Amino acid sequence: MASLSYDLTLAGLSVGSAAALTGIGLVVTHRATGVLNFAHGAIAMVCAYLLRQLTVEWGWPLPLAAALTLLVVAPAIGLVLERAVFRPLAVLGGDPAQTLVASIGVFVLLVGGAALIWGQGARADAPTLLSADPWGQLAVAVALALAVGAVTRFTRFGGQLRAVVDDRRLAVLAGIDADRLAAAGWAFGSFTAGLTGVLLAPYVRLDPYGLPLLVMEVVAVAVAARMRNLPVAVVVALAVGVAQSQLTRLHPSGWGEPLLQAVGANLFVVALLVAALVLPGVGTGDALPRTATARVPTPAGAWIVAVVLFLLPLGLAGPDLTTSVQVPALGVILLSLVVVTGRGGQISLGQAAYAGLGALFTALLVNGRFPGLPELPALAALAVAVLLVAPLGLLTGWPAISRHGLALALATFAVGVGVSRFVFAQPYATSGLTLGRPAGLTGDRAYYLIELALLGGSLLLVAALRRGRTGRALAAMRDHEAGAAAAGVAVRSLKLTAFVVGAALAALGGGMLGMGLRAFDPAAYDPVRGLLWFAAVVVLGADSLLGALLAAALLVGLDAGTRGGVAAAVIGVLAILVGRFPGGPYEALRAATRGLRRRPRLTPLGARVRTALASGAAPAAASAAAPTPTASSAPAPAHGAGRPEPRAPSSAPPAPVPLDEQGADPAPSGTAARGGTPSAPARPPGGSGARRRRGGGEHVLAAHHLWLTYGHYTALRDVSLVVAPGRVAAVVGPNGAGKSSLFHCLAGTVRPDRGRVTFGDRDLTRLPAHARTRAGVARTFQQLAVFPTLTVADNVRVGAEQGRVRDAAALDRALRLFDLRAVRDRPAAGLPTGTLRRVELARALAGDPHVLLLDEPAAGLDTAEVTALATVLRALAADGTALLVVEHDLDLVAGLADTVHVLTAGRVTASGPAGRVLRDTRPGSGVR
Ligand SMILES: Nc1ncnc2c1ncn2[C@@H]1O[C@H](COP(=O)(O)OP(=O)(O)OP(=O)(O)O)[C@@H](O)[C@H]1O
Repeated sequence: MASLSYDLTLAGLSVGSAAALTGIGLVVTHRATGVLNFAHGAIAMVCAYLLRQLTVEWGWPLPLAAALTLLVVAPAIGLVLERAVFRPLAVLGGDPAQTLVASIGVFVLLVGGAALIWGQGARADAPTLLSADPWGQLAVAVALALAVGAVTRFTRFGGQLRAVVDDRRLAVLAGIDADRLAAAGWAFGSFTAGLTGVLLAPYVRLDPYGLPLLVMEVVAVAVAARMRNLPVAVVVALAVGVAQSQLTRLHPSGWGEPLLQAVGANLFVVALLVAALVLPGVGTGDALPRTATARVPTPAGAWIVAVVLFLLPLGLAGPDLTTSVQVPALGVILLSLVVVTGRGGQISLGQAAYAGLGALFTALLVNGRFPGLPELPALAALAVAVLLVAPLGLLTGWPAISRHGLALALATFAVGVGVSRFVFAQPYATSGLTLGRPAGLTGDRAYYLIELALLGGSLLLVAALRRGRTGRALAAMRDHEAGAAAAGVAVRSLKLTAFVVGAALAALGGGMLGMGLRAFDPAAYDPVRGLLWFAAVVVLGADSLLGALLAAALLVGLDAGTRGGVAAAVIGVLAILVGRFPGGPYEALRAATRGLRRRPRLTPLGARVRTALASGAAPAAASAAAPTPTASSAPAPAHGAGRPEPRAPSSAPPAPVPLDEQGADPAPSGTAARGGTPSAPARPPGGSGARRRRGGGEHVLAAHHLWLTYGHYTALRDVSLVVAPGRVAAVVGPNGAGKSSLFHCLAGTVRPDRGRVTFGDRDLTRLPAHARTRAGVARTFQQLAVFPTLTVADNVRVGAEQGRVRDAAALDRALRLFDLRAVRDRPAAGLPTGTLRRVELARALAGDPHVLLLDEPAAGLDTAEVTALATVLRALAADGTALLVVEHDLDLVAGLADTVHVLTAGRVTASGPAGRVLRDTRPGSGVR
């Protein structure tokens, strides 16, 4: 027994050493470049194939072949990847999502290339570089870890590496050549990948799909090491390797045996699931590269062409028709990615799992083997399978609530691999399963017609989803999650909905694919396919129905018409290239045609609102009546991305008013009280002239004794304040005083440690941000939080649809009030900052809030715009809205606020009428 245990330990150490090598490579590459290299396993596979080619096919001596493979080719692959793929992306800004898609592209390209060159079958004759006895491999892994540790700690190179890891920008400013370090990191990472591949190949199946996946399963080791700590990576790798090996000694009886066998054979997958789903996420960043979700201009007639192309196979026969049967099924699967990834902005590398489950459940139901359910006819089985798989979408939907970018990619990949290994690869679940087509429709042509109907239905469903309220909310969430929540979108449940709908569609497509193949084939739903599908949808326009159809046709057509692997190689190249065009290929196309369209000329908001108020007319009416351009208008603004609008001369600055006059005014706010044109009555934003909402106590927002700490630092100490209807309260204070922290507590993005936030007699303290918006407390952001891919009108519409009340007229009212009608159909991306601030305000107001929280609303605005903003805010307050402004611009505060609260080091040190507080506070207060 002891000797068995010893032998198993040795075997475990052998596996663990290979895993440790992978962990070392992934950690080093990540530390040097910030990239989690999804292609690591594919590089391992290519090197293993190359060594086999040199020795087995061409008869080279093993040492020479190994030296060439490991010391020349493997590092060269890394250098080429760094130079050709990842450095250009870093130059363009190093968007983590972009590099993720590119590394998946490299993975898919290498897998496809290997399948093309060496075929798709497994090879069992890979040469053995080191004997099965683990000591050699263990020595190599430990020596490499020690060497890397020594280099990092004791050499100048290592010091530079640490500097780059700490802060790449500062390191570059200090003269460090970050590119050289990145190149070294890539070369070393590829070398370890190659080493892993050639060491593993003789003991596992060497095939283009299997080996890369096997290597990537051990990514858990690097995640457990937080992508930094080499000793942890090595120890975890060895421990999991040995534990996996020892598990084979246990033989429980009954149902536990197959389960234990599955766990024993896949302990690294279990570790991956734990690392990706339980440990805090590594790396965040954007949901998806902007290029992936750029609005795709659909060429006229494209749909007609698509319909004709999809009808063409009806005229085919034989193998061509049999192959074509796969296209609609794959199209439905890819539509699931349009919902989850393209529209919802959630990276999902695990859709293959849902497709496979759809096929598996359909097969089990058709064969009467699904526990507790009767045998069903094919189409009924498919429908029930879709219903059963849909809730399983929560497997990836739940992690998505708190994960973004790389962390979400890993979590969804882990679920995909887990389902593949623990369900699809288990004989007890899948052995002997056939999957017939619906009775009477077994011929390819008849079945293809059924598929077309299902595809058509799915297209209509997704189109309706995208066009409607949910589709806009999904796009808003994709573009700016916090902004969406502030507009009232219930982000958590929306993410779950997206994954559930995605799982249902994938299951439908998977079931259709299974019926098309007339069997449940686990290989058709391999996790590598999940990566390929994801890359295909992203490169062909993630948020495009036609893109999904095109991707399906391309994937099936290329692989059928040519040698297997071409489709993967083509998609891989496209995925690598997709990040190379700033703004994406579609954006480039739009930019090229932009000059052809007439630019609407904008009239500064200030001029219109001032005219409106001076004449006593509602701004809306004035806006409609004002000639364009007005006498005071600036020339048509330049439309550079995010640039402030050119400064326009302020035609009628409000007369300065003595501060003590303001402070002495206890009355509800109104223009006259604060130095606006005394004769100008403020009008409600809706332009109705009669919609006054003078507040009652039920609309008072109050903070009661708020305390907030970050670790050991106390940011808020016993802060209380009241924001009353019809009044403007301002919070001022020096940098770091706690203004933003207070704002976050009121808006619901941070929960205070102690104290309460109430709205009337309702306690909001535990309410999330979107629920506060729906309760009537809306906010804007210091950093713009608009939705760039949506039009201006849709940005505002999201607020109108999700806010406190749903009012069909609110959209037009808000657009009119903020003078946005001329740009209503323009995408927000590329509009000037001043316009976007108005868009954000319009969005907040479209939900008809009682309270408006404004975080530095004047940031990025020119003088005229600030004046105009103040005028609008006064009008809102006069209409009964309660306003709270956190603002650095004390002139704006002086001209706007009724009450000022001064925060100093987390405490309210002064509070009262604006005039008095500002007069007492200003000189040498440090507030500015
Ligand atoms: N997430 C956080 N973790 C740790 N400390 C934080 C965090 N957020 C803020 N702080 C600290 O809390 C204090 C208050 O920060 P806060 O951003 O609320 O101040 P502020 O008045 O808004 O400053 P500014 O005017 O510069 O925006 C600061 O010392 C800040 O460094």
